[in-house]
Amino acid sequence: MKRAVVLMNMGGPNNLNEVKVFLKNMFNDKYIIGAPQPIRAMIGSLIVFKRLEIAKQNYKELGGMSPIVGHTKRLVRRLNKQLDADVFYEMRYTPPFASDIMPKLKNYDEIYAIPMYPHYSSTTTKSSIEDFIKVAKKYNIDKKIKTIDSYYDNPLYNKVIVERIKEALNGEDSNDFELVFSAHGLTQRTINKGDLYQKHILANVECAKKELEDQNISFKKIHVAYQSRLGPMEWLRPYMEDKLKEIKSKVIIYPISFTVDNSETQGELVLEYGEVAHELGIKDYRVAKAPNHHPYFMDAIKGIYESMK
Ligand SMILES: C=CC1=C(C)c2cc3[nH]c(cc4nc(cc5[nH]c(cc1n2)c(C)c5CCC(=O)O)C(CCC(=O)O)=C4C)c(C)c3C=C
Ligand SMILES: [Fe+2]
Ligand SMILES: [Fe+2]
Repeated sequence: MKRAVVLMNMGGPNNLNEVKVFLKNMFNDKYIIGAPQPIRAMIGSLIVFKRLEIAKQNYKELGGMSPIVGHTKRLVRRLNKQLDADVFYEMRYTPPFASDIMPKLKNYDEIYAIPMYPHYSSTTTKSSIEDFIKVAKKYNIDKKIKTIDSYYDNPLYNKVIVERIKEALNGEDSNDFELVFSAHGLTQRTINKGDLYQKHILANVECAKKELEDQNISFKKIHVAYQSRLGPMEWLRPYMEDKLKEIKSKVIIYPISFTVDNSETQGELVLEYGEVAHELGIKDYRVAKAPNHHPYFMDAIKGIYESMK
């Protein structure tokens, strides 16, 4: 039995020329912009036009590329040594796309497609899975695919969250800190249509809090906030910029939407909100790492894969 595991994520520009590709593909996704064609294409082009230079500048500050691909490659390399399957990755908006890896997957009996999103959202999980299956159909291998919708309650995944928070504490007393779980935002409109994302984020926070309690780690206060708001619509609240104004002490930010570090963690949380925190007089502002290739996270993926068999 030949098995393949495919990690699915959003992607991110591998160089400055790919910023446009990334934004164009994202804003042409019907799960990101709900309007039918050709209105979607028009709205998409307008957003790309307005966003491109700002986004390029943000990626320039990260060395001209997103960290997402490097972290994903490293995770895949290590998982390949640990699983009884060959491990691949594919991205929704930047290469390698599903179509780039599908010829290789033809030779496998079972394909386990695991989203790098622990929480289900139509804008991420559904979009990735649907695209992957659509491309697989062209190769007549869609029936070999097994998928999973969410795993925010996986115990090992929640243990990594606590490990990353402990790393950020660096041996200091957690009682001197406030902790903010920062989730990538979503429009309130998407939530109103029944998207499970916010429910899953809040349930994930409860699992992580339970793990903190079990390890006797307590904070002055624990918060949830949403980052990455874009455009004029109402997004999930509280917004990160408002939350930071409430912070009275040293603070640790945990990027809860993500399993690998990316431009939203290294750019937006570390650099942009780091500057906001500085201006607000927050003396100690720390961003915890995402799970990346932490051994517990690799064990979590292994367990998720085994449970899908
Ligand atoms: C309408 C816009 C967006 C929705 C809805 C959205 C949902 C969403 N996104 C992630 C994860 C990531 N998003 C990233 C970047 C990013 N996201 C948007 C817009 C929406 N996201 C934009 C325009 C960008 C590009 C950066 C920018 O211009 O600000 C990334 C980072 C990719 C990288 O380059 O490293 C991730 C990861 C989730 C989890 C989510 C909904 C649940
Ligand atoms: Fe996003
Ligand atoms: Fe952002």
